[in-house]
Amino acid sequence: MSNSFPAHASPTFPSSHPSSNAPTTSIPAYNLTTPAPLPSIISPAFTPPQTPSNETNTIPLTERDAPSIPVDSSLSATSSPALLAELPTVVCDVRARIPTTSEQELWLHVYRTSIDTKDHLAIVFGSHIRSASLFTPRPGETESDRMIRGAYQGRLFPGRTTSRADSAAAESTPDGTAPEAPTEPETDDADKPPLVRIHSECYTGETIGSSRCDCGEQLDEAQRLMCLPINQSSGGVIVYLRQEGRGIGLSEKLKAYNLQDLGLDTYEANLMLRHPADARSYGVATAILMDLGLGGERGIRLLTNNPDKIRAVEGPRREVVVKERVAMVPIAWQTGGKEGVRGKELDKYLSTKIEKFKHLLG
Ligand SMILES: Nc1nc2c(ncn2[C@@H]2O[C@H](COP(=O)(O)OP(=O)(O)OP(=O)(O)O)[C@@H](O)[C@H]2O)c(=O)[nH]1
Repeated sequence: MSNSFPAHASPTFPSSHPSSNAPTTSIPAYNLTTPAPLPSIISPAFTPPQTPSNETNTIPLTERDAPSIPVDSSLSATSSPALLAELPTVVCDVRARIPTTSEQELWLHVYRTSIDTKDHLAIVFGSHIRSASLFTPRPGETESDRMIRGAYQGRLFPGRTTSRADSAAAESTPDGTAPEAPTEPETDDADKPPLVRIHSECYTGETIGSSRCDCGEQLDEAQRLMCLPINQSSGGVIVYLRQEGRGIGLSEKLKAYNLQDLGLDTYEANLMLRHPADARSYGVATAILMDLGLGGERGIRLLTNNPDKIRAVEGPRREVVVKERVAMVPIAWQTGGKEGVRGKELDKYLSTKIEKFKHLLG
């Protein structure tokens, strides 16, 4: 496998740590009601590596699997997030095969939902993970319609006329060669729960290399982990939800950034703008995972540091079961600052996530 994953969040490092210039969290200019400050768990400026990997871990970063922690949210003593009473309806509109620079193909699925007009995405690794709603026949559609919207088995090739694999195998390509056989999943370790990332849209972190957050790095890292040979038999899914800015949208997030430059943290800035600190919901993600056949007791391994997300993704009746949590440790922490996103804004963002959003980084 090649190591050439797209570096959405460019790894630029300051020449020295700005520890003495760390922004203060006091906000005397605003009359804002915030929770009493919690004792700092990490310094906003000096974040120690969570994994002393540069001394003991000889596996190259690009080949490393992430450690996972068993989860049983039914035993959790923490307060549960508010969940929708019913899951929204989701339908996979279309999917297509995407060859990637990592040499592993993925299948991009576009979903429509009953609760909004946005295109939510499922990025699927592994040909055995199938959308039930995509393959359900639609009134009046032809075989050509089914192939164009991606509801076919096996592989498309020039001249193919049927969506069904058995019929397609009997056909030949125009140059006389047989069509490629559908890729079958490997059976080893097939009971291992699929790896899942529920990712919320972040234009700034994913597309223009912002170092205010680690969202781009997390998206790249989720894709890298799902392409690892050790995770290929179980397959993987990144559900990409269009809830930019923790659900407040890009314009409001940019206002929040300006407030952060004025001295607030990411939590306080949302409240100042009269938004919840986190305005997201995860019912769409739960419904998409069920549509992809990932509901039920086999469970999933969820890539997250956010404890609320674990229970929220499981749905109101635990339609999806999170068996393990796989931590997303910032790459800069794993490499002692040699790789990954770095910057004083990111340090403050991560410390606020730990102190106020109770994220478990590590
Ligand atoms: N409102 C607001 N949203 C932000 C800010 N920085 C990043 N985001 C958004 O936060 C979302 C990502 O949430 P995070 O809190 O980083 O992570 P998470 O999804 O809760 O948890 P993980 O699963 O551990 O990554 C994306 O939608 C980003 O656009 C910010 O300063 N303000």
